[in-house]
Amino acid sequence: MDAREMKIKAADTALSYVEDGMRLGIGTGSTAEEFVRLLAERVADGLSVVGVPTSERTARLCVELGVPLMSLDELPELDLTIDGADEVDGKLSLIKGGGGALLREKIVASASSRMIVIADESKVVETLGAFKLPIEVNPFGIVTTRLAVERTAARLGLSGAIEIRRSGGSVFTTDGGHHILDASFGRIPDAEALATALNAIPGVVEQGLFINMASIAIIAGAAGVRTLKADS
Ligand SMILES: O=C[C@H](O)[C@H](O)[C@H](O)COP(=O)(O)O
Repeated sequence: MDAREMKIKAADTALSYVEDGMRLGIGTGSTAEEFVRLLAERVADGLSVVGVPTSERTARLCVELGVPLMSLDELPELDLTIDGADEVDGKLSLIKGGGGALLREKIVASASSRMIVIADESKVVETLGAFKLPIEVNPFGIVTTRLAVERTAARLGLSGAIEIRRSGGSVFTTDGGHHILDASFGRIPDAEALATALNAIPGVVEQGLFINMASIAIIAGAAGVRTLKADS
């Protein structure tokens, strides 16, 4: 099984958690897009769901494939969100935001009774932090905010390069009009403490640590699909 086949497998397994009439949060990224493609086939066959997309990119794909959408303001409480991740640990703490959608993803996941993560085996880690931690920041005072992130991390014993994300020759801008700092802290032993400390910095809009949000992770690997539960 190649990487794409694993993503499709995980997405297909997640589809079995989707019930008729559900209000669905729909994630962002290559794995979430496989889920959208499979969901669209089920919708074409008569499944009735309404989705709330976590990015403009996901919204465009849903519209193209005929998945009905509403905004989060129209549908402020959701039954289930299905989304990918950049890293997943054994407690189902996540790093997300590799695609820059972390703020909307976190708002949508928080509005949902349940969040299911879909990923291939390469995303599973013992301790979060090999993937650069995305931190969404307000463009105003970004250099000051970067310094504050550096000092805050240092107080927690963390260090490493903190880069302003660029894309196509210019600074990357999120759907919300913010920028992203990618922090190479390495191993993050206390993700909760780091999340709390980063959220207290005025220029930080949100950070990519998703703690106690996912209840299930569906992980596809060469040997098949396994399901991790938050309480196991
Ligand atoms: O901002 C993007 C999201 O958090 C994605 O869910 C995450 O980056 C995983 O994406 P992919 O499935 O493409 O690896």
